[in-house]
Amino acid sequence: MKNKALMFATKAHEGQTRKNSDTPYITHPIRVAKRLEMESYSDELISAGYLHDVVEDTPYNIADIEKEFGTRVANIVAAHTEDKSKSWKERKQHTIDTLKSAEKEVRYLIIADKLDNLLGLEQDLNEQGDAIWENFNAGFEKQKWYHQAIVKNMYLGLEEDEIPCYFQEFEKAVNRVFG
Ligand SMILES: Nc1nc2c(ncn2[C@@H]2O[C@H](COP(=O)(O)OP(=O)(O)O)[C@@H](OP(=O)(O)OP(=O)(O)O)[C@H]2O)c(=O)[nH]1
Repeated sequence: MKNKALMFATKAHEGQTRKNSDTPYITHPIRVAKRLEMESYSDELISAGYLHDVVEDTPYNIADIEKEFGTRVANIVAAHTEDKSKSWKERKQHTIDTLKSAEKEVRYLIIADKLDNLLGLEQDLNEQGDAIWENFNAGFEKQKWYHQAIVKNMYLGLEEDEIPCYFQEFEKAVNRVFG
């Protein structure tokens, strides 16, 4: 299933690039999925890692994901898909609320996604400077609020042995970039 998810996402994101460079967009979902794979998480979660931006950023919808990959993968992707018709603040508050209440696997996906974006952002800030904030809908202060709220809520309800190492990696990156 994971390989099919990789192929589906690669085709869906074909021609798209990341904001701060002309790197193919698919490099981001691949890194997210690989991080989940390193933790030996389920094939469904790893597949959702590959597919997590397909509904937000390509013409496919959740029904397409369900048809190809089943209900479990579709539910994980749906839980981490923003409603683009809402304002930035509403969308980010929704992600924070999801973190507070969602099942473990959805949280694992959200933090793997946020960590990859933040490490990329940190590298781009170092190489290109503050001008890169202009590529995003929200600047430094709003992003600081959002990332710090994620850190505050991501551990809620998780036992010590349910927390992957990359949660701490995310917290450290938030402190470096926004602290
Ligand atoms: N750091 C970084 N982010 C980039 C880059 N290119 C694209 N992105 C995407 O930009 C999104 C955030 O910027 P905006 O376009 O302003 O979107 P927003 O309104 O949701 O904040 C992130 O999506 P997201 O909804 O927060 O996460 P995701 O689930 O879409 O990955 C991220 O995936 C890049 O070069 N660097």
